[in-house]
Amino acid sequence: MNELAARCFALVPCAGVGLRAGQGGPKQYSTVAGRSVVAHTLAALAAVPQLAQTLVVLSPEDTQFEAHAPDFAGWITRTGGATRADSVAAGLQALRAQGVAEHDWVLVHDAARCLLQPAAVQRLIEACVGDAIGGLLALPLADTLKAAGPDDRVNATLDRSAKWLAQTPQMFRLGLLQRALHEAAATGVNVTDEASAIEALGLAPQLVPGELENFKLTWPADFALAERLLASRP
Ligand SMILES: Nc1ccn([C@@H]2O[C@H](COP(=O)(O)OP(=O)(O)OP(=O)(O)O)[C@@H](O)[C@H]2O)c(=O)n1
Ligand SMILES: C[C@](O)(CO)[C@H](O)COP(=O)(O)O
Repeated sequence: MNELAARCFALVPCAGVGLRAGQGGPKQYSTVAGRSVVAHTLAALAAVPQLAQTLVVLSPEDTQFEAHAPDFAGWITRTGGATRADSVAAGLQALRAQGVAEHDWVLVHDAARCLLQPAAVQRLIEACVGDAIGGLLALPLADTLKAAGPDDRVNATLDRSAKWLAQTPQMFRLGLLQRALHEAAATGVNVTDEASAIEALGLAPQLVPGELENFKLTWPADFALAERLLASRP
């Protein structure tokens, strides 16, 4: 395969409802440090010169995106599904319809990870472009790991060595990722990220060190933390 001919595209699943965040609406449209969560995310991706284009996957009912990301000039599809994996699969279909090739790279990045730094994306691209499979940003576990039993009492302390927390972007070739998500859906394997679908094919994605700040806004308190971190950036 001619590696030079493979381009990189970003795919941003943005069709979630943000149940755990308690924002009274989809968390990607909450305002943090002066603009919406998704606008921060898209600005970070726009600052990565290796990305040929970004596709945002919205819910079919979404009427808010354009107002909350007025500067976005990339591709949009309103074909998001009931789960994140469904939304990503729909986005891959839309990329194909735009002429993105089987061997092109797709970097899937959560709309809700608005503290992404362009340099981290570039590190991922540099690590994966020569790789046969692809990979993801992730962080080695820093804390002791507990398994909970009933009533949130500790059942066991688990071995944390060689355990990483998966972040996004997660970078794979369009054709391979489409096949992996299709297989997972067909066999009923629950995949919470792209790498799990690739792993279910028996392949081993590369773990590329990410950044603590690239956390996913999930809980109510995450918004104040994101606000402070974004406000402190130059
Ligand atoms: N059906 C879905 C579910 C999630 N996402 C996107 O996937 C990313 C990560 O998902 P998560 O943090 O779980 O977001 P929500 O599903 O919105 O949150 P919750 O699970 O708390 O409802 C988010 O950018 C979200 O918009 C999506 O595109 N389609
Ligand atoms: C893809 C992901 O961000 C990796 O950590 C995460 O799994 C998505 O969040 P969800 O809560 O599992 O939908």
